[in-house]
Amino acid sequence: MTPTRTSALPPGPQRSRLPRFALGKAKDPLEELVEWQQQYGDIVTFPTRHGPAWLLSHPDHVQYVLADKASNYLNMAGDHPDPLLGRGLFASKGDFWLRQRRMVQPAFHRPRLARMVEGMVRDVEQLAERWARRAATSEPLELLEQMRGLVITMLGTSIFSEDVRASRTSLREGMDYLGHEFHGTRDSLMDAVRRLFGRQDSRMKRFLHAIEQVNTDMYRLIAERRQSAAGKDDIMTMLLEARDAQGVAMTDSELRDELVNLFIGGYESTAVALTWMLYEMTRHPEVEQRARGELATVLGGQPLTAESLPSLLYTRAMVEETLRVHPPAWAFMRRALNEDELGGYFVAPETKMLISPYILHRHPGFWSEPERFLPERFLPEQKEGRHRFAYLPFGAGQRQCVGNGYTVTLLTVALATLLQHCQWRLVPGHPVIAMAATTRRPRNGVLATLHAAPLAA
Ligand code: HEM
Repeated sequence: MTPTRTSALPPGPQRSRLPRFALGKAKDPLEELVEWQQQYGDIVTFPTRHGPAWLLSHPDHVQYVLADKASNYLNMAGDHPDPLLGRGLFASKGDFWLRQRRMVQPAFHRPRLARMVEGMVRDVEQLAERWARRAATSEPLELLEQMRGLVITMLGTSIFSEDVRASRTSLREGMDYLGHEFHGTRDSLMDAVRRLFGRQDSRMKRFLHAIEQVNTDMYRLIAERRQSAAGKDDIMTMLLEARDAQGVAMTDSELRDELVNLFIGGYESTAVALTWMLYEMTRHPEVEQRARGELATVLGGQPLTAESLPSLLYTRAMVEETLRVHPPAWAFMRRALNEDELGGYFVAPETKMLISPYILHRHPGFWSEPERFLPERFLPEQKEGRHRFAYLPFGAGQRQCVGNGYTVTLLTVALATLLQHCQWRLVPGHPVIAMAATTRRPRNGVLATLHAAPLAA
């Protein structure tokens, strides 16, 4: 497109609460974004601390920025190493990013995911056993905390073949702080880290301490594995064996960075997705019944395997619908490198583009009854013909989530296995209120009671 300077800025509000997102202070400000989209249309300008930004809500515009003209719309990775993310995938760019991406990506290829299923099932079964014991007491538990525990265990199994939750206390404590207590949006996380760096307050000290905790165990895990990789078939082995185009392997610090990026990218967002999924399941008995029916037919009471997984179409649809209604990564940013034109408006260099899966997933032009929770819309026949950029829980284009397929596998395994072993019900009177910080999650968690669950016939 040839830029035209004649068009005015897109319409939008004079004030916004958006900068406060970065500090996690806003309650559920995403409703404000929905209102903007309804009031001003598919491109909305809004003020931020760093100048005007645009909220893009039309899948065509999102496709343009993330894919068709991606070379002009960069993610927010900076020029200096980030104290938390180092030069890992989130924080790097250009040739170095491409080198790293090519080395990390094969660890998540489909045949490798299939080999991870058994370990995933085992981890969820262990939780289900603990839950079964708890069911007898009828004492409520908090699901988000439970899911955080489950996800760190599952990530540990897939990456290191080890339950790091139990064996590496320092890594777990550091990740707990960095994953969910330290607030920022996915892209302003890096900004927040930089702003914090250099300040001498207790928040900064706690932050640096958490990084140290994570580093200690990460470097220990790398050293142990370099000494003996005997028989391990996990992501760590893949990363150690990966070579770039020149045949060069990753250094310890590059490995540390990628491992931290995988944990930061995967820990909180996956735990949040699982929590919303369990929450929605309790609110829709008809969905639960249908999922249980599918599990009984496909698995017949046997544990899930890599072979049976593809047949769980409805369970997977339930996962995808949860990620539509509750995308944990509720927004990510791009910035324009050179001037351009988008939707008939002139794009000045440095304009920020906010892409919000939360908004896209509710666009009335692309989703019927967007507020209803309907897993059926993700059954194969109903998916056909949908705009590819109307559904983006994992982003799209070059920088799409590297853990995309892994996460959908993990969520499907977790849901199916938990359903096979138990039932959970919300504690009446405990309000479930969403807040948007690093992820969009239930502010005070979700309280539930557990019950032993016979599978539906
Ligand atoms: C429900 C869970 C998850 C969600 C919603 C999610 C979402 C996203 C999104 C939207 C992006 C792209 C951001 C952008 O374009 O600016 C991304 C990137 C990334 N994700 Fe995930 N993710 C999830 C799970 C995971 C897991 C389990 C891992 C690792 C095991 C992971 C690792 C990463 C990494 C390393 C990147 C950066 C990729 C790059 O820039 O090359 N994510 N994720």
